Amino acid sequence: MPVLEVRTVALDDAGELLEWTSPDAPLAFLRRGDGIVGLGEAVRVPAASWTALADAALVDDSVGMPGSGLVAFGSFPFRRDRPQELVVPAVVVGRRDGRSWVTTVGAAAAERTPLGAAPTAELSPGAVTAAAYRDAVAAATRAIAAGRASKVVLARDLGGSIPPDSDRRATLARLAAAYPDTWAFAVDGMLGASPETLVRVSRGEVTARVLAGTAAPALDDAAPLSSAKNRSEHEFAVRSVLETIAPLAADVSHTDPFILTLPNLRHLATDVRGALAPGRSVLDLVAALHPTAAVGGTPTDAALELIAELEPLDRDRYAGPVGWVDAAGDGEWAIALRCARITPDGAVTAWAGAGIVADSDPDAELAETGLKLRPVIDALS
Ligand SMILES: C=C(O[C@@H]1C=C(C(=O)O)C=C[C@H]1O)C(=O)O
Repeated sequence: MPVLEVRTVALDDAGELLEWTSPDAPLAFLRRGDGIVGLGEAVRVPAASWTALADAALVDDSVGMPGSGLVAFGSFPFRRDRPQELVVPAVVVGRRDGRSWVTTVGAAAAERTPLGAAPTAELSPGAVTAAAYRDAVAAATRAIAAGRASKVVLARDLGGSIPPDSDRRATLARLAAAYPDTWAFAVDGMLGASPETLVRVSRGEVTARVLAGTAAPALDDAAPLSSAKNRSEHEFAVRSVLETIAPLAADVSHTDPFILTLPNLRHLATDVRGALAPGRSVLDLVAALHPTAAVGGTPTDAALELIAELEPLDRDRYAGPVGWVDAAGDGEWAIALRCARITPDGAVTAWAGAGIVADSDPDAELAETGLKLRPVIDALS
């Protein structure tokens, strides 16, 4: 395990944080323009080695904010049998509550470059066409009727390409501007604007936001969201989160479901909070919670089996956890949704899924995934 020498100092206002990360391989986790961005790579480790790396590090942090000191970013695969890696950037620049800072590892130096032009791409159906998606939804409702699961989340994909030297930060900036109430993230080529917090830990306080149940935007009509289908979908998701965090947190409480309105659609949402159990970290919660019913289904194992059967695509890191962790085990993690993977050669893959229950309608679910693909399509047009 390398011994990292990490130093955080205060910075006058950092300005546009994305200028402090790189155009071709941005690292960012932002909300309303605040958060952290990273430049370069000091070290990359398996997630399981994080505590050992953090315990060995020499950290001089005169700022003491969430996201200052030693941090690592991660974008984990949807599939739990694939490796989970954390990247410690050589430089991190952050801002929160009006305070900015810069963290350097070893002799690295911060560098700022203005954002370039946003690339455009025409996206077209990938491994799962519209017709194939409808068929898969119908097959899922039959499997549910046969008692194999209560809910399964099925996704489809779009593909395209951008010039390899495009400024990916500009794409992320467009996503963040259009969806200000989301987590704007970029890690290892995955970038998006996720409305869904998987879990956050800040000085021992755990918070999570469960989303499930979706309707198109409407001026003032809450009716579709309170349908029996949406409510049961939402209940599955909330119950699975509460059961999962029970062994890892005390004093767990939750709000009543409320409506979260985004520019492209509305979701039923429930906020959960609790106190982290001693000796645990945000990574323990991430490991326990993923995949939630919101992206897998219920019961989890049966739903994952159905996904493997009915969804002929590789989710890669779509619907996986994305976020950051610090040396104390605090951190912020979202679910990688409303996102795309952009590879170094400019290949773009975007995914979106929907929760299928007994009475799901294939056309409606196809339309719902269309709404969920909108953020990425618009950011690239
Ligand atoms: C699976 C996605 O979204 C998830 C599924 C939802 C649903 O089925 O209603 C709602 C929000 C997310 O939890 C996606 O955006 O791809």
